[in-house]
Amino acid sequence: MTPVRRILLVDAYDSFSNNLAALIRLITHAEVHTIKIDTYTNREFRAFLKSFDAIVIGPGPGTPTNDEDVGIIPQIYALPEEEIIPVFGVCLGFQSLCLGFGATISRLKVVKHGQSSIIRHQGNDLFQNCGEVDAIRYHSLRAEMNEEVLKELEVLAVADDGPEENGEVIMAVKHKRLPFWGVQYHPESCCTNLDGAKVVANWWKLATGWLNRKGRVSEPLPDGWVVPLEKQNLLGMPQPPADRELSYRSFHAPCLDIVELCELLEVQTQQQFVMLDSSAKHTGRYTILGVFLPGRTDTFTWRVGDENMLTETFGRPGVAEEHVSPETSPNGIWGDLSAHMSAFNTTGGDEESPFWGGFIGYFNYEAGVSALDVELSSPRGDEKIGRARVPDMNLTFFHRSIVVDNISGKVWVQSLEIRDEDWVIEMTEKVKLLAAMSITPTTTPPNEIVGNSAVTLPRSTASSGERIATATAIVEPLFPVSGVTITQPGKEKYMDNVRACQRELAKGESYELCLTAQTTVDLELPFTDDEDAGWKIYKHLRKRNPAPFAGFYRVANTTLVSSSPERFLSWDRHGHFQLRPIKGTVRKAKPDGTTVTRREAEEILNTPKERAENLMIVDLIRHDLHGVLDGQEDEDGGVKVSKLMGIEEYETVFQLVSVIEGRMGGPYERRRVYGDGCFA
Ligand SMILES: C=C(O[C@@H]1C=C(C(=O)O)C=C[C@H]1O)C(=O)O
Ligand SMILES: NC(=O)CC[C@H](N)C(=O)O
Repeated sequence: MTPVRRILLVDAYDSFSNNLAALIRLITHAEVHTIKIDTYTNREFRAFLKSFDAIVIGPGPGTPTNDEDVGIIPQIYALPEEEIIPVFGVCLGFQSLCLGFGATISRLKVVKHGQSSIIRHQGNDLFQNCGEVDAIRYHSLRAEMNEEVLKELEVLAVADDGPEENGEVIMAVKHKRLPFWGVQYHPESCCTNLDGAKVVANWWKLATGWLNRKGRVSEPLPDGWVVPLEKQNLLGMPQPPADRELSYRSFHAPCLDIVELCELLEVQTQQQFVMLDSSAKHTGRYTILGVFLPGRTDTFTWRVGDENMLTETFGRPGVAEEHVSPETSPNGIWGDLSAHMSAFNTTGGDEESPFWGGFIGYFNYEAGVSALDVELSSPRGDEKIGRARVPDMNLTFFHRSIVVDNISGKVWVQSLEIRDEDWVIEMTEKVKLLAAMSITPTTTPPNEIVGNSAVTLPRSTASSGERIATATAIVEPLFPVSGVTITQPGKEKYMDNVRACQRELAKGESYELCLTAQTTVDLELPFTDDEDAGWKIYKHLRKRNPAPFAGFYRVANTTLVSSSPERFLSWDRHGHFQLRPIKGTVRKAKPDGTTVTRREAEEILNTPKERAENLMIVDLIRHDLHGVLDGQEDEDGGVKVSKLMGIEEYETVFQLVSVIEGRMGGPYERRRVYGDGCFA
């Protein structure tokens, strides 16, 4: 019986290493165990190496000449002969191999991140039976070899960047005597072609051939070793049995107007109001409204670094503090929030409804970064302007909710609350009555909805230009223009930041940096005192820029108005997930008042720079999802790029959009919690 082979992936804290692990599993059917470059000392590493058959050294930021960037890697290429096992180095792993045998590492004149190249090879060794290799490169550095080095290392492939850029760049090598191979490009990128990925299969054939000739058989894993597949999987967490039945009514109301529905729920007077809104019949579909229940609806607020999470109950004065220090909450706020949700496992809802009740709110960028143990720069944003810092997390848990399907016109009135049937019935009648008074259909019949690729704008026969003219026509200003102060980022400071980013990219410290800056709009009194201000702004925005992933959140003295064309993540109770990253934006309105045509937008967006930015995010998202799946991909790998760089038209912009989706495979029970993780 063929022994189960074990491969050790040494990860240099890269953004694509989980994709590499998934590719290796798919091709070799070996167990793949990932460690970081600094998880173990050299002695510890050599002690358990006997349990493995081969090593893959992954890509990573930094340079192989900096010990901190490579950790244990140089020791792998310098193992005593009797401890050596086959090694495959990718990008930084490849550069470390070259450096280890005397090559020099230098900067590319023109960096290559997210760019494809034709790789010239001889069809031998790693490239046995390979046709044309069209591969994605993510590197700022290169390996160069003199005659002395070429006595030990054989060049297997190069890329010709041309004399005006980098000239001929080495893309693959093998050691002439030891079982070491490496490639500079990324075989695991979704845009490297099959022949480019085939080098992994060829490497594995060469490596197992070497193992068989040596008669090498790996030992069992050491006691206490954590097998990656047994790691606590985010989605596999045991859920307590559902202990409540959802109470709901559903009906069709094709004329229901969302703005009117919000005003029925007293958005103008209610101090608190929460809605996730799809105000355009694009990729979004549902509008989800949380309905506050006095004495029951809790809002959880937290700022990075605080040891307490604050809880405010609607209709009750005062704020409770919930300690979330590492002692009381080993998983920090994330564990507490998960525990709160698990207490509401629910069955009996309509499977068509995407949300049965639960948390609605936001985490900002800093809240996400804090989970990565990365030091945040402070003071940030508002603090720099001397304002109270907006919470980094605001989440409200809704027992009562109303969901509207903006395409079919179906409406659900729902409650997780026990014995809340009377409210469900009463609210259903109110919404039906409201819909009955509206005569203008607000839904888009399914047959007008074209597949995601050719997105249908809201029901309008006007041309794009006419729609823009309407949307941007000088309408009655929302507030006296004199009362507005707009503070934009300083140009020089911003350009300094751009140059700093370019320096980091040139050093090989990062593949892609998304530089954002804050623009503040200050409204002078009395406008900002008007409770209704946020709602007026949202209605105005909704009319001028209908967007599939919009939102209005006014809770705990924070108002968030959103009108986004971009879906970060949707995930349903059957484990299906979808992300729709955007990188590539073309504003439709031109300075001269005309509008950009689709053809012009395509010319701008189908350029190496725009496509590279989009590809890097697609590969990054694949990496993140493979990390969650952690080898529990179902038979087809669990993560698919169902659309790569499609151009979608929205009200005021053209966007370059990719779609990554799939299903969580493995021992994944259907989460019958309260609905989906719907993240706009
Ligand atoms: C991060 C932002 O924009 C991101 C970058 C985009 C682009 O490069 O076209 C588009 C949407 C966002 O993913 C932002 O607007 O703050
Ligand atoms: N993807 C990588 O491993 C990059 C290696 C190195 N940081 C470079 O930029 O060349």
